[in-house]
Amino acid sequence: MSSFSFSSSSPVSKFQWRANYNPQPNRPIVPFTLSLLRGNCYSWRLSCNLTQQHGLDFEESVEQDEIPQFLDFSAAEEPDMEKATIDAPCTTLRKKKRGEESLDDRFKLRNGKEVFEEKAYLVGVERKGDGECLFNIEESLEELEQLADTAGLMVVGSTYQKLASPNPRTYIGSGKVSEIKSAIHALDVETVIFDDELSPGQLRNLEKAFGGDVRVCDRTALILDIFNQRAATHEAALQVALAQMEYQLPRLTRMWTHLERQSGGQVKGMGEKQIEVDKRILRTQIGVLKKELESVRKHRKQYRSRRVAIPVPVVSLVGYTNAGKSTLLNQLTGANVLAENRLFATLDPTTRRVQMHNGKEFLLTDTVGFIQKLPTTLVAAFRATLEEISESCLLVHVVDISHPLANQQIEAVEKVMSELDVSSIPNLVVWNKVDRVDDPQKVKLEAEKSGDVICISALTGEGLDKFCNAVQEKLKDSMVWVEALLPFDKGDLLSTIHKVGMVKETEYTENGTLIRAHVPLRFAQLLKPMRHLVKDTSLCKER
Ligand SMILES: Nc1nc2c(ncn2[C@@H]2O[C@H](COP(=O)(O)OP(=O)(O)OP(=O)(O)O)[C@@H](O)[C@H]2O)c(=O)[nH]1
Ligand SMILES: [Mg+2]
Repeated sequence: MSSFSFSSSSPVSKFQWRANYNPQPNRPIVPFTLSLLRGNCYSWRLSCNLTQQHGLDFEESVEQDEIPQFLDFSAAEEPDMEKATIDAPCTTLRKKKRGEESLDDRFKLRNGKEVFEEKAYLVGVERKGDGECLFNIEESLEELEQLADTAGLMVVGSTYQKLASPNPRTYIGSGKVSEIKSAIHALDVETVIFDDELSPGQLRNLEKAFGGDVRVCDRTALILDIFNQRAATHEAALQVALAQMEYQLPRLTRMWTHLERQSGGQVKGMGEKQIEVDKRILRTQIGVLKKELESVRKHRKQYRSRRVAIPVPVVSLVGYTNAGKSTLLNQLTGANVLAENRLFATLDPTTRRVQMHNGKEFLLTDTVGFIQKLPTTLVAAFRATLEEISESCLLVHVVDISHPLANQQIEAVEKVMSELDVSSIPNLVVWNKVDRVDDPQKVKLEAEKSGDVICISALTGEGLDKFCNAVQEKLKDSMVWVEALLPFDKGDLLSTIHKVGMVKETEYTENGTLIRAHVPLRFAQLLKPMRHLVKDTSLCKER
């Protein structure tokens, strides 16, 4: 093994590294790993570990600001170094290909809409001694990048800072603010996104510090933006609009500052007054939205109570975003719910009937995914949609077991579930995407050991029969034991019991069919008159 390092002034990020080994005459091509990248926007240091084989000699010395001849950064499409891993301990920047980008190229089609791909720069803070965080700062920033990508932004770089406590004025320290300002100029950044929720004051101060037309936003605003783009139903659109307005209200700042500029600063305070007017307008709009939302919810409740009249147990899929909930629903029911490798593909709940091979059935509901640092405003906004969850007989927690942060994601989901007060509903854990893990056998063994876990692949269909049986077993736990005498003209009820309940015994008597079964609670209530018949005819048996 031999290693070397060099420095350069070209901005470059770990995501954009595509290094090419430029073969020299009489030298075989040897794969090598880029192992370390340190630096800020103007200079960086790269170390490479080279497997020294075939008598290779890598003693080229590299001058400052010079890209070594055997590393060709312009050849970004070359796949040689696709898997190169580089740690970026502090700042990462993307290398742009000069003269290649036109404004037209930056209009991208997202969810059927054409959006301008703004250039974004990500900023995070790692709190020293903060044991509460499930994800470390790099993992959290990586997820933020995925969110930015889902929202249609182009991430050109990121940075983070370790702090004992955030700066009350600017969240980050003044040195970091200057560093980001330089990056903004160097990379034509249009939006700076912070990984944590910023206070209205911090937002204002940061926008002032960065100057120009740079937009500063935080994780919450970004998620709201995604939800806004994705809301497909009227209710979801209203919920998101309401959440966005409530988020904006204390943050109204820059919209009217142009009034002060236009009047040459002579009518100072004009912008301030306008902000007050604006806030009043926003408050009125919030009121209108709330009323509209209330009426939509009333309708949905009526619809749901109609569904409640059908005594089929409801099972809800919950889990981290991108875990595979919609894929599972599609696979089991043939539904055509959008399932894609993006965060928050699903916003609106979809319910479909699952028919098992043994004739049993249950309703399966797909819901909005959860995420770490899920803003409380959003949890509240989606509480109504999440009512579907709270009224289920069983919650199926879908986990992407192939994800490197599966354990942290499980914890984040459990945290949100306890916030939603649904921890008391029986639940079943499924480890999805077993087809993607390195050692499926080991994972399956682990699942078996932990008892209540089912391994599946929603994509290939592996383990789905086992999953349905486990659902059935779990549903049985939430059912009640009944003995009822069904008159012969109630044949339809009898077949429903067979579909939704677990029948233990049927006995044909001269007065009707005596049935002993576990049935959903709601159904047991429906059977009440027929349960009395059993007592009357003294056919009651010990369970
Ligand atoms: N390899 C593999 N990929 C899967 C599996 N299940 C889902 N996926 C993929 O994972 C991605 C996300 O799947 P979705 O079903 O949209 O995930 P979701 O949980 O509904 O995500 P949100 O709606 O964003 O919360 C898609 O690209 C799926 O094709 C699986 O079992 N194996
Ligand atoms: Mg989904």
